[in-house]
Amino acid sequence: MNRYLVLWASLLKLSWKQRPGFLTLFLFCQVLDIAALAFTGLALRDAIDAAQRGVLASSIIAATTAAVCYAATSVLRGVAQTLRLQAIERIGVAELDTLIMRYIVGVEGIEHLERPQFLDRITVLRGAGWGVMDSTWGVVEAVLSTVRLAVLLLLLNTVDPWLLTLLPFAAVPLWLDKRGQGAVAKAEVATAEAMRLQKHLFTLLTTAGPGKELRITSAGGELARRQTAAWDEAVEARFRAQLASAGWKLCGWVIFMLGYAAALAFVVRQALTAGGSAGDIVLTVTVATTLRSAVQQTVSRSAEVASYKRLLDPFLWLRDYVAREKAARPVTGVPVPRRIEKGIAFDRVSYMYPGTKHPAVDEVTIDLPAGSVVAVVGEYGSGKTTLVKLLCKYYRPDEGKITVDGNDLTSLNAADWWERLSVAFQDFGRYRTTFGEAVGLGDLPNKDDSDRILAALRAADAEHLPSRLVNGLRTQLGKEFGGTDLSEGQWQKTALARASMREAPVMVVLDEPTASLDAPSEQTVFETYMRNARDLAQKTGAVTVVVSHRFSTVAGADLILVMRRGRLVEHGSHEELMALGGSYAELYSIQEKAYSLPQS
Ligand SMILES: Nc1ncnc2c1ncn2[C@@H]1O[C@H](COP(=O)(O)OP(=O)(O)OP(=O)(O)O)[C@@H](O)[C@H]1O
Repeated sequence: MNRYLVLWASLLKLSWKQRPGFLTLFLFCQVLDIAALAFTGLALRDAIDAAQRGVLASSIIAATTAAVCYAATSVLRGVAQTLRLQAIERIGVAELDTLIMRYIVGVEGIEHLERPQFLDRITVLRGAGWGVMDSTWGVVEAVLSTVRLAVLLLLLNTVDPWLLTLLPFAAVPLWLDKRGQGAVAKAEVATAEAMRLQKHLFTLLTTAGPGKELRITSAGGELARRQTAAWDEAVEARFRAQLASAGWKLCGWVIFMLGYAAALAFVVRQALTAGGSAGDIVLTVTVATTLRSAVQQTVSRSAEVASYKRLLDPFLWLRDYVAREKAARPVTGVPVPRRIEKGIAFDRVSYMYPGTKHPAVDEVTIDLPAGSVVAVVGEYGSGKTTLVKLLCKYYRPDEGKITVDGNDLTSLNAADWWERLSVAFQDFGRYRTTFGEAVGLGDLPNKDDSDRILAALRAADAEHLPSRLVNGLRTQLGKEFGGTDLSEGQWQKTALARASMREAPVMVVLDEPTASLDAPSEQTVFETYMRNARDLAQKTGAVTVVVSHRFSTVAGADLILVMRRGRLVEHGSHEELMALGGSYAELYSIQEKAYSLPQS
């Protein structure tokens, strides 16, 4: 509970900082509303009693006060609601959603984007800023509703103290509702994976790319069946929890209504037999009627706040996770070199993905000399991508270390290191920006420099691409935004060009950079990158790492690493490996026969 209170206090402080006027006016309206509510009941009693005594002037003044106060309550509530919604909209969406996104992208590692149990929480948190901020203002409203309730009970106390026994009856629905909401929140977390699966399958079934394949394989029906099953599983579990929650709610209300009815009967009897006035009856009926909506508001607001646990828990988890990650990876003062003098070295490096049984990279020891072009080859799942992800500092080795000119990579500032890299991964981003930006984003400070963009496009053998697009570099990409869609190869070239934007990286990573390209394009791209690599070697001593399945691509590399089941089984130049006659030579010969590669 404490951590929720601390969170709400900090978010209230943020609200105060961002919109002090909104918060002040909101509180002012709410307090005035409570006062107006009390005065309405009291003034009504006075009006009736004065009329009964025959004091017309007092009766009219009291009746007018009651009418004004009553009208004021509805105006004040309307203003308070508008202020609340505006503040939540502006602070929740503008500040908190941005903060959540910063948390997600600011972590050095990428495990939180890959592990299912983390993904469940990240999924819940997408666009959750509104809800998190609403919970904070909801707490304020719940407190004010409780004060309103207390004021109403005090008014009843002026009629008869026995009426205060209504309070425990009002508390029962609160408690039972909380119980029900807890069950709903639990069911949502438990079914998040099924929900994610059904969304994923739905996207697969309704997008053009996989759709083409599904027509041929006829797997659409099976996937649709799985999607329905996942949907049914999630909805069924959530429905059951909601049903249970509604049951608890109903029990709570029945108990309250019994107390309410008994209290009303008691007051009417007192008023008729124990010398009570007609004003007392009117006050009691008025307050008791309002009491019902006040209890309902307190219960529903508190329940709403309790239901936000489903957002607050992942939010607090993410915040703690980011803090833990930052503490575990302190920003140290070791500067990232602008030029690599000796090279990058792996020293008995091992890494195992959490939840798996075998290391993806197993005791790899190798020197990647400064200025060299290094190719990583091997069968599917042999650890090539993991090796380059370790180089990119997305993961930390479980054992061993990677050094850059003798400095442990873990001690280098991650943001500085990333600023000196150029990378193109096989699962590259397809940015729905303008075409120029989709390339320019590879070097943020120069994202609008068209000369640089055109040079990057040349490096990716894509200089003709802008002329084929309706608006050249200014062409909007993505059909869903009224723009143009690119072919798979064009998207890949765009990603390659993006990776060529930086002019002085110290490491270039190309993970399967040409998988979607035709053979001549692949050849041209690779030749260009080899030339670039030589230029960069002169300029920054950059190490260029190319991951590829195609041996024709890598034969010209200075150093070839052959991976198998996470282990580095062979390394050397093409000639050395061919002379060795090991698995590289065997695989090369197979591809040579298949594609008629040039003789070594
Ligand atoms: N995020 C992940 N979580 C768990 N295991 C993973 C993850 N990514 C990869 N692996 C596993 O680690 C091993 C190495 O995967 P990696 O992607 O590095 O291989 P690869 O040689 O690049 O494969 P490919 O040629 O298919 O791209 C594989 O067994 C794979 O299943």
